[in-house]
Amino acid sequence: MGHFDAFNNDLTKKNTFHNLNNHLNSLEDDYFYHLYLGKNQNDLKAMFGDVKFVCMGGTSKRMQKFAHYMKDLLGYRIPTGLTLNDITKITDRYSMYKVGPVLFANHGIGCPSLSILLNEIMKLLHYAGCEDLTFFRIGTCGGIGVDPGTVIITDQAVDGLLRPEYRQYILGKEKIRETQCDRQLIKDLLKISDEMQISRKFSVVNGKTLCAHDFYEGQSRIDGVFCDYTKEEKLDFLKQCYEKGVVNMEMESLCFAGMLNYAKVKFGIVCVALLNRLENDQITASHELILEYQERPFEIIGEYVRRKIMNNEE
Ligand SMILES: O=P(O)(O)O[C@@H]1C[C@H](O)[C@@H](CO)O1
Ligand SMILES: O=c1cc[nH]c(=O)[nH]1
Repeated sequence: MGHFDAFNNDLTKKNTFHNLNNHLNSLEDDYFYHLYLGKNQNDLKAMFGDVKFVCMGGTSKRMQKFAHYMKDLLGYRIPTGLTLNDITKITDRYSMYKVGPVLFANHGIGCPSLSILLNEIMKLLHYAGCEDLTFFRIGTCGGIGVDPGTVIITDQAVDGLLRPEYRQYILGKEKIRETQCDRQLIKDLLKISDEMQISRKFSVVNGKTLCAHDFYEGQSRIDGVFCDYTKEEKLDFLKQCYEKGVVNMEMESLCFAGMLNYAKVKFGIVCVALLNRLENDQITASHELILEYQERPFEIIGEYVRRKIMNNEE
């Protein structure tokens, strides 16, 4: 009997996540410290049992904005005077919103912060008995060879050595998890962009995403506190990346792809470029323009989610 089967006594039940931790079965309680929610403290099935889509991105304001966008797109009403509830407002680590079957949460910056959120949300959704989940990361990034404002759908996340591998060090050993994104989902998102004639407003491209563990040296910037390479060496590396199909850099795609692939869950990563790294290191676009850029992925992912929900209701 495999690891996964051993966890589930009811083998007829569809499983949410593969490779789930066997030990969860024998925990009397499971408290998600960073969310202030828990298996025995909350009725997770009532709160989250209908979730089908999980949307994540760095900042809480972006996720709140996307939740409102989806509420309007799906035609859901909330009573006058009330606003969407931040389910995890008691903690200031993460914010979480829910609109029908769509859950929104901000993951902060970098793989460690994202990994904590994914651990706790995935366990929560498992206890809630959710099925057929799709996860999205809706982020910002530095584009490579693309105009600022371009929306980039990740094909595959790569590390700083351009390897499509998410590395975890567990009990003194290296574990590698693969980082290819769902090919059908990428096709679906590109098709939706075409059908919506998004290119009249902004470009949408797909390619590899370099996931760095910092914003400065890790992303070949020359404006960090340290830099022992020349501007020419920086450009040389960025051009090499571009030639190998890397079109953007950010800081979470490896963990997002690595963990969700391991759990065999469908996921997509869609980020907007705030600048073209072949031209600049500093982000100088106005605050208003950055806010407008950040909402561009909403249109594509929003429409994907809307169609899935509508098809299911028919
Ligand atoms: O989703 P966000 O906009 O946080 O993604 C990128 C990668 C880092 O988290 C952050 C760096 O500015 O932006
Ligand atoms: O250049 C950028 C812009 C946003 N986020 C990043 O990680 N890098």
